[in-house]
Amino acid sequence: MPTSNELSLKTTMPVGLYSSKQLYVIEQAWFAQGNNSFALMQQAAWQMVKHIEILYEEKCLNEQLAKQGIASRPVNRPCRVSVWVGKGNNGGDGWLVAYYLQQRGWQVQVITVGFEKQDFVIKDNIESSNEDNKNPIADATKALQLALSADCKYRCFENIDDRSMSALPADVYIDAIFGIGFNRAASAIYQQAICAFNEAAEHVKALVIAVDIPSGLVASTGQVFERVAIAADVTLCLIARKFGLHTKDGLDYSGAVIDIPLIPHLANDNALIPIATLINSPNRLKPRRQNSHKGSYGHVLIIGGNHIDNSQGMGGAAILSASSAMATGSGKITVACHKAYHGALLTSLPDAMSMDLHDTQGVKRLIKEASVIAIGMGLGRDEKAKLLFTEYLQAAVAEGKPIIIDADGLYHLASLHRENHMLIAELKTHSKTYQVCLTPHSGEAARLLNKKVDEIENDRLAAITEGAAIYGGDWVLKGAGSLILEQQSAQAHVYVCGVGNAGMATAGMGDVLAGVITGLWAQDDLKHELRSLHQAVIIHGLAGDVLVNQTRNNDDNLLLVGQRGLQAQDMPAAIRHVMHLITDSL
Ligand SMILES: NC(=O)C1=CN([C@@H]2O[C@H](COP(=O)(O)OP(=O)(O)OC[C@H]3O[C@@H](n4cnc5c(N)ncnc54)[C@H](OP(=O)(O)O)[C@@H]3O)[C@@H](O)[C@H]2O)[C@@H](O)CC1
Ligand SMILES: [K+]
Repeated sequence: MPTSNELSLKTTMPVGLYSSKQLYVIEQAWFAQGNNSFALMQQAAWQMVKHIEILYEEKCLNEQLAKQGIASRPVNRPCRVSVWVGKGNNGGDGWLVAYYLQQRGWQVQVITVGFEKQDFVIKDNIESSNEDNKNPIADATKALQLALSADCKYRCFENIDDRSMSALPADVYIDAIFGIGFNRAASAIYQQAICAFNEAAEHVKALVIAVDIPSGLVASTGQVFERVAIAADVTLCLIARKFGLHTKDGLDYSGAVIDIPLIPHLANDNALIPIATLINSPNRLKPRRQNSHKGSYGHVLIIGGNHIDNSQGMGGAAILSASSAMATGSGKITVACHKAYHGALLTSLPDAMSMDLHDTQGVKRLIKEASVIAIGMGLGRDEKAKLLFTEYLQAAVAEGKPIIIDADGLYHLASLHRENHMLIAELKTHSKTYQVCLTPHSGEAARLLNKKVDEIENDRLAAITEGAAIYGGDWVLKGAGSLILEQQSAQAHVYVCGVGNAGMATAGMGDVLAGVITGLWAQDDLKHELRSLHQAVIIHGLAGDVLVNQTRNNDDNLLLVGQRGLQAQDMPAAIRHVMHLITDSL
């Protein structure tokens, strides 16, 4: 039985995410079994039509409710739809959606992009348009023919003089310009079409539904070129969930995603193992044993918070990590930071012990004692800091400790890699036996991989995979739809974090995440899965969501904050709250 606590956190099943290449493999495997490709397109379109009708009705009911305080079925409103189609099979889906909606009484207007006059010549025999099996868009051509034969009204985008919104009034806008075949920056006319679509739909406050994936978004990477992509309210995702819907730009353009699986997957085919798994829910925790003490929950050592001579101070980074580690429930904590911050540390976290960062003997003694070591938050980037990093990392490796490397630690690690320092190989070997985690954002990942930030951002999955191959260990590549790579029984598995919000894009949030990871890892009363890296990232994301969403009870008298103004220092209280929500009651 779920407890009342369980009920207040929405739980969802993990979802496998696929690349375009895999999608084509799935489709082809289906056709190779003798299944008809046009029939699949018809199924896709018909199921989408059912969703479109329900989504439109829901939208109308919600509007009624907001205006009149009451909503009643059936909704008596005109159903006008503007379907924008490209030349590929995504456009084919669009033609069929238009065809079926028209059959169901909708007022339909198709806007074509990239078509030529001869494409609209009606053929006597629709089947003949599918004669050439090698034509990859034979189904799209057939769909177009079907729609034309049913007298679906269409206009060519290229011929519309007044592309302003009033020229295209509709209640629902359907985007079927590009699907999973979109793989490079759109040419000018397509860019204009996508922008006109967005403007028009926004102007008339239409419901925007993307077929399979918003046009302009790359299915395998989540990349959008020059911010030109359809901004969908809902994406009707065909066959299998695309990786790009959930990371990088995908989150800004996809809206709500509804799956239309259509065909069974052949699970035993290696090509069809998802490239990543979307996760939204943490694993639940058991209550602590009564017969336990602080030593039962680990000793965290945070090494960071330096004060560079005559320069910036970064004590806050280590303090934020420490507070967050403590908030996850670790037993005790020591912060090795610059002496200048000991007072501040004890004021904000009296539970912590402090150690002078520059007392190398003292810190090394602590490394021996601690159960987990996190290093790098606010450590500084000068030569002295680099020496400290190298010495402490070496000690942690020699002592066989779980290690989290963050922020300035990653900066030094990249330098050591460039120098071919033997510590890199030692760390990699160490990571095969002990937990090691690197937590870069794309700037830090770029330095670690000696690449440009754009190269990292344009293919985040490739970047995290390459990083783990070079340095070893588990990785978090932070950013919208953070990626988590875990080495599981000699195989890497990638997760995409489906929680968290843009309010978390502020200074100190990374220090908080490093603290959550460290704090969880220290608690070895928890089974591996319950203190895994992906569990830590989910807890961190949920804590951010708790602060900006109204997930607390009204009588909770804690102040909610919005995305603008959310601060890292708000997080430890929210982390404690999430830990409480995910722990079963006694
Ligand atoms: N097969 C089936 O039965 C089923 C298919 N399904 C549907 O098919 C969709 C995939 O169809 P698809 O492979 O035809 O790709 P799609 O994205 O429609 O268009 C590719 C076209 O765009 C062009 N193009 C690409 N990038 C461009 C750019 N930047 N700027 C300009 N042009 C660009 C590209 O040109 P090319 O790269 O060849 O030069 C090509 O002409 C899938 O998402 C799903 O909706 C479902 O109905 C299930 C059944
Ligand atoms: K689309």
